[in-house]
Amino acid sequence: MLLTWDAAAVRAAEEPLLRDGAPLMARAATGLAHHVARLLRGARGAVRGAHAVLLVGGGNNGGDTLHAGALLARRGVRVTALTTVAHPHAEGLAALRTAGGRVLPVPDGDLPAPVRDALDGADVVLDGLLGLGARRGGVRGPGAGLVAPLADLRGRAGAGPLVVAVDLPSGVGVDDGTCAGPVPVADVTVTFGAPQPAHVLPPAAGAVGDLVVVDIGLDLAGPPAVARLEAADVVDLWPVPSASGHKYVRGVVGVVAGSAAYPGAAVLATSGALRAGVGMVRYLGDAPVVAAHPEVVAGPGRVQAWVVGPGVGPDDDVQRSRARDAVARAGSHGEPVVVDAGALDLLPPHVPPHVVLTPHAGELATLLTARGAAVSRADVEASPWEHARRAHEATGATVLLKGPVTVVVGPHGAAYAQADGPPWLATAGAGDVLAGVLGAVLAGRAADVAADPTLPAALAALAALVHGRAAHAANPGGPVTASAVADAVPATVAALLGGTAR
Ligand SMILES: NC(=O)C1=CN([C@@H]2O[C@H](COP(=O)(O)OP(=O)(O)OC[C@H]3O[C@@H](n4cnc5c(N)ncnc54)[C@H](OP(=O)(O)O)[C@@H]3O)[C@@H](O)[C@H]2O)[C@@H](O)CC1
Ligand SMILES: Nc1ncnc2c1ncn2[C@@H]1O[C@H](COP(=O)(O)OP(=O)(O)O)[C@@H](O)[C@H]1O
Ligand SMILES: [K+]
Repeated sequence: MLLTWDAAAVRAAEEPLLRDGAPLMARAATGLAHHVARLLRGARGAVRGAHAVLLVGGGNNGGDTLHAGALLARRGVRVTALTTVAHPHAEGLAALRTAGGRVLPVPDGDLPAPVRDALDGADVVLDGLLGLGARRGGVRGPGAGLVAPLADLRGRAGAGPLVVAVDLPSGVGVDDGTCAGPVPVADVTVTFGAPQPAHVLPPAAGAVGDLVVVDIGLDLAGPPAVARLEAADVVDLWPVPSASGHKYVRGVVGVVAGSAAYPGAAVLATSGALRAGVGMVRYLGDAPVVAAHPEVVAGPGRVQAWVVGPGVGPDDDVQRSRARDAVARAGSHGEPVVVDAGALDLLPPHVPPHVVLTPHAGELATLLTARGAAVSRADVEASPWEHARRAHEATGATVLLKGPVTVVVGPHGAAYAQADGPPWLATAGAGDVLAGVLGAVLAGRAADVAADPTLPAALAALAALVHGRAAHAANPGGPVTASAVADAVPATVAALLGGTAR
């Protein structure tokens, strides 16, 4: 599991070390220079003779970058620092000059020809404009004028420089992953001490590239902020049947989905649940689910978890009433419920955290707006984390917000950001499959969910991980249908479990 800590926690961990005189900046710069050298060797076969351009802001982030530049210059790299403030980090600047680096000030407005030429000829660009100290509002001042030219250079297919973000892509909201203005997009981010929320949260995570963590000796105390489940975590969370388990022990999922207008959603949601390995699926509705999946049992009965809402239309009073009953049972009987799509407007004012909402950005905006906050889809996309948290706080539910990075928020600080699927996964019906997979894991672990209010969030992240990886497996590098994603779930789970059985 990848854990992140917020800016305050990282600063608090640095503080006692700095008081004792630990050379944190030297450690950071050494690690940074090491990774940049490795990248240069990989890209051009040698470190010596490469051209590195440093984008230097006014704080310690610029200081790390200048010191790393000095170390690279000593290894034969031609280094040009583009300084965007009158007084960049003094020691770093002196070190770079002593090592033979060149310094070019960047004025406000149009970039002078030497600055343009330096960028044009760079093998690697180190983005050291802003790190932990970035305040909301995006990069301001002369540094802002470097972001667009850098994006143009990266756009040159195969010919642009490598971009390495120092600690963080400059200007991102460290704790919430927002990008208030244009942000330099990195191929690799080298961070120091511990990852931070912006490294995993959208939209900032899209500018991070590969993440490298340099150990500078920080001892992070206190709870982490946002987590990201990795493949190795699946074995601890997935409901693997015991040798003696029968189908009711494994869990029964009740599905309320589909309508005359959207019968396919019911087929896809049940596919997701069946392929994830549930004991049984009971289906309530009129869609041709049993014809598609003869193993489904039609009609009511006991269930361990519900999936309600996929393909349920606004005028379908029968399905809506069933969905409402299932949500009510979550309160009275404790059965977990996945509330998706057409059931999201049926929530009572407050629900327990084993009610898991699975909106996309538009649905989350509608949900929050119905509760008195005027929120648009664009607002949610600009700050998915903040809005998922607001939805959790407003409803009490665990919230899984779908998107390129899927964000999950539950009680007691439970928080995940999963980026497992390819963009091909953004296809009609994919969300229905996810709802089914999530229903299956909630049913399989219903007893544990009753004992741990944070577990639904972990299981929601688990379902997103498996769903995303199934999309890769369904057709590596190419288009997928929602049905194909569902079909790839069993083999994806088997691979992630590594053939283990309990
Ligand atoms: N502590 C340590 O020893 C260690 C710290 N480490 C490193 O230090 C970094 C944190 O350094 P930091 O605290 O100096 O902040 P940093 O990110 O450089 O930015 C501050 C500068 O930016 C400016 N500024 C702010 N917002 C702005 C905006 N929107 N647009 C434009 N400018 C803006 C602000 O100016 P102001 O606006 O306040 O006048 C100020 O000049 C951290 O990320 C890591 O790299 C590592 O070496 C490990 C050891
Ligand atoms: N750019 C993207 N990259 C990866 N996954 C994406 C991207 N955009 C959307 N997704 C995923 O695709 C799925 C789409 O679900 P949803 O919008 O509910 O579709 P539907 O309602 O048609 O089933 C979600 O799992 C979402 O996380
Ligand atoms: K940076």
